[in-house]
Amino acid sequence: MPIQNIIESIKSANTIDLFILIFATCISTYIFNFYYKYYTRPNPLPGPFPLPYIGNGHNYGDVKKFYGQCQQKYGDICELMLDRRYIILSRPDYIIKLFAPQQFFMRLPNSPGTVELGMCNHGLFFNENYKSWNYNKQFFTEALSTKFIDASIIPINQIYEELCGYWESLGKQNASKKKNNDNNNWTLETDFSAWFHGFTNDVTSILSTGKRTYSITSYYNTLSINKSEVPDALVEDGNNFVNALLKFLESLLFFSFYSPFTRHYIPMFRSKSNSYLNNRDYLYNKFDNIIKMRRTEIEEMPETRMKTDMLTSLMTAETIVEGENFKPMTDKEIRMNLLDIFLGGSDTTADTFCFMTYYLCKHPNVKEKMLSEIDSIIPKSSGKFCLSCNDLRKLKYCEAIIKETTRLMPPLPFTFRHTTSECEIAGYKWPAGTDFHINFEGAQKHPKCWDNPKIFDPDRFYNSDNNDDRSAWMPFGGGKRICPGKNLATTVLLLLLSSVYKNYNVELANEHEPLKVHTQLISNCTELKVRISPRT
Ligand code: HEM
Repeated sequence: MPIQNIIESIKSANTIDLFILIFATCISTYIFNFYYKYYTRPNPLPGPFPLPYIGNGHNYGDVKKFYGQCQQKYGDICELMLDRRYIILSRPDYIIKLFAPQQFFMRLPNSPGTVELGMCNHGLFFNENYKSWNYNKQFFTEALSTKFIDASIIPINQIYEELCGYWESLGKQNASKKKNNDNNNWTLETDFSAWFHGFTNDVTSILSTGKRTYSITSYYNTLSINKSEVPDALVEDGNNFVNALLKFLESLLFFSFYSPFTRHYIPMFRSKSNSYLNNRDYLYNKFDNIIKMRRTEIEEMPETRMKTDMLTSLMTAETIVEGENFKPMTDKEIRMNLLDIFLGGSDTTADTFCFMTYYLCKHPNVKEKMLSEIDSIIPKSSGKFCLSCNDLRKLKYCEAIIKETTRLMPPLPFTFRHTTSECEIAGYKWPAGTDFHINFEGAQKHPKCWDNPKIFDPDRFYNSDNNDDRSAWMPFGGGKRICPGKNLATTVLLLLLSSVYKNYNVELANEHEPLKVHTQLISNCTELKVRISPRT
């Protein structure tokens, strides 16, 4: 009898054999179970074949490229296995349903990793508790009001003025090296990616906390023979803070991807995990100190309440939440909202500016048209650093350039939605608990919605007489969870576009080099070498 034979051989096996047998049985049961679930899943869709334990983790790599390949190979709806099953949507009409204003609140259920980082159910981005999210959203909306954006133009202009000073200083150092006596006729070859990531760090920091990170100063100091007058200690402090933010962003991926067991018990992963946790503590501590100092300032000098940074607004806003009495925001909530602003607002804006620069240099006709708009609305005779929001709102062609750039190169290439009740999407019925990946780039280049979808053509957002379906433009997401920083980001980008191009000639240092982009959570322009000179 075969079963009797098996029992006999188990009885006579030694401990090691028994251990191997139990181990092999567990593995085979896991694999059997994995593929049983895979082959009996509801609405089976095409997608890369998953492996037990890692799913399609080995295929994932550069997210933007991966989505593009999936869409090309498997179509506008396909599936992917990571820690669980995800449905990838790349067609606007499938996605728009998930952006319905009253539905689909949840982005991603909390994971043990994001809980351990202290992100879950605080602030906005990782907040999946509707009541708590709604409370924060009201403060956030108040802090980012039109009045705030209008006032923020002054500090943004000031940082831009400082940036111009650094360029001029470096350009003149170059000119004197080349023994060029006409100091105003300088040219500078430099990396826009480094400058504008620094610029948006500084802008985000001053608008959110009222303090500088001195990122552009720090970059200037690495390039120049003469150092800036800002004390080294301040520059270093700002640098440490920005590096901690970058490391925190990296840790979000690490903590989402690896299981608690791997992070806590496998030595190599444990030391990395501990280093990320120390970094988290350093960063949270930094934010907490900034918040404490501001509270003291407000108590001791009530006129500080008039400050226009978001931190002060978050502290002093009087928000009534869904019929409840006013509850001021706790320091922890304020900290997580500030963190959201830094993580969501800085790199996305810098990368968009770099992508715009690349497209403008590649399309001189678009650049010409843009310059004639800028020169007609902001005459050359007007000062360099005095643009107002009223000026910026008139720049309709510049706005179309921003839209077209974020259509072709959305800086956040994807978002998620998690369903909490049964629904119908893309012609299939889905049970509650289904996870969708929304592939912005796929939707924004879909031939069903755009004529010549791969061509950079801002006129599609400027002229109304075309067949493009603008509802398929969604780089800021949609529905309840739409990006709350959309207007601020657009204002900063308009200011940069008009100020930089009004005052400088900008061309690519190497015309034949492709755009350098790496995508993990954000599509990051890793380097953009340009040549700039004053525009006469
Ligand atoms: C070009 C610049 C930006 C782009 C392309 C962008 C894009 C996005 C996208 C795609 C989402 C997800 C939306 C969804 O799931 O439907 C998002 C969410 C978010 N963004 Fe932005 N963003 C930008 C700038 C900013 C700025 C300047 C801030 C802050 C001042 C900001 C703060 C946030 C926050 C807090 C969320 C989470 C909202 C929530 O979960 O309710 N973003 N952004």
